[in-house]
Amino acid sequence: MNNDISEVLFNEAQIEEAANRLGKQITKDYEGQKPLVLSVLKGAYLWTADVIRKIDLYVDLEFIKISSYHGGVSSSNEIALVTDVQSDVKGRDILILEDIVDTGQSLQFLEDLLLSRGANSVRVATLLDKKEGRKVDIKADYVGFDVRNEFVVGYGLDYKGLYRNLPYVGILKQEIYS
Ligand SMILES: O=P(O)(O)OC[C@H]1O[C@H](OP(=O)(O)OP(=O)(O)O)[C@H](O)[C@@H]1O
Ligand SMILES: Nc1nc2[nH]cnc2c(=O)[nH]1
Repeated sequence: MNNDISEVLFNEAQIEEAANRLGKQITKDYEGQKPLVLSVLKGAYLWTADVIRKIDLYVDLEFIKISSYHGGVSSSNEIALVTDVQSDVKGRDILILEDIVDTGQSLQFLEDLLLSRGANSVRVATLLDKKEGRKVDIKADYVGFDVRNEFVVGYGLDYKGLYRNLPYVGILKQEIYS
């Protein structure tokens, strides 16, 4: 599996440093609050495990699963809710954990959903921010790394369901796609 990678963009040590950095900042910013950490499956499972242990606060943890459908002639994706949260988000301060913000459509969908349900605040902490990929005007509050406009895999991020278990983020060799 490691053989399929042409370039490592962020290694384990760099990702650990990012989890530490964001965890500290989140701990400061949410002082005195009890945020609801919302992990977006599947991609954010490793990032969630690493970041949440760097947050020195009482937090609730919830998971949500959404899917994006890349349909027809339109270049935009339709997002659907696959597995919902188990608790009421009304009045809660929600910290979404994402592995990547790319077009921003997943994040927009989640923010709209949570605010429509009465969340008090919604912020996002993402490992990767692919700003050049944006199709909607939305910004991440906490960013591990900016990433260039290429398809990345590893550390939760998949290609055809594989590579999520790589401990780093990298680029696949061109031949894998052919
Ligand atoms: O900004 P966007 O263009 O919307 O892309 C970001 C989303 O894409 C990935 O999820 P994906 O839909 O691949 O599902 P997965 O997490 O189950 O792999 C990632 O985990 C984000 O949730
Ligand atoms: N694996 C993977 N999933 C994504 N979802 C949105 N952008 C990406 C990406 O670059 N890689």
